[in-house]
Amino acid sequence: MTEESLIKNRFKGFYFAFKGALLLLRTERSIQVQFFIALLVTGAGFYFDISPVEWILQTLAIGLVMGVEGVNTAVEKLSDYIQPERDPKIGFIKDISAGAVMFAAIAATVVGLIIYLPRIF
Ligand SMILES: Nc1ncnc2c1ncn2[C@@H]1O[C@H](COP(=O)(O)OP(=O)(O)OP(=O)(O)O)[C@@H](O)[C@H]1O
Repeated sequence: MTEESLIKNRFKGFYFAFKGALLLLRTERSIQVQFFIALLVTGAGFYFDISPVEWILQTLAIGLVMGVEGVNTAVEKLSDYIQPERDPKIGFIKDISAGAVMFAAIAATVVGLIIYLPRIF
């Protein structure tokens, strides 16, 4: 593969990823809710003038939750595609995929509480 087509493939990959992120934001309720919360906490970050380290942790928490939620959505779509009927194995796969989102959400909630609780109370 030439260097030029390698670079072209990189750009193509980035384009597909960007398209996928927009698709998630446009079509998935859970991602829309998380994006709204991300906007709210970003506003809170400016309002409470949080530190650079707190911005880093908050940004990582937002990326973690939305990223894992996006992968969970893909698992749900793939599950429904390969098995449209009720199937306990599919139920298990969907449940553990949702469980992964919960780990990320709990971590993000803890980060949020540590940053904002002392500023509010
Ligand atoms: N095909 C299936 N077979 C068995 N259990 C399922 C199946 N689809 C969903 N479930 C169960 O329902 C839970 C929620 O799944 P999911 O978020 O895909 O919603 P849904 O039940 O398919 O309904 P909807 O897509 O309308 O929200 C899963 O975690 C799983 O426990």
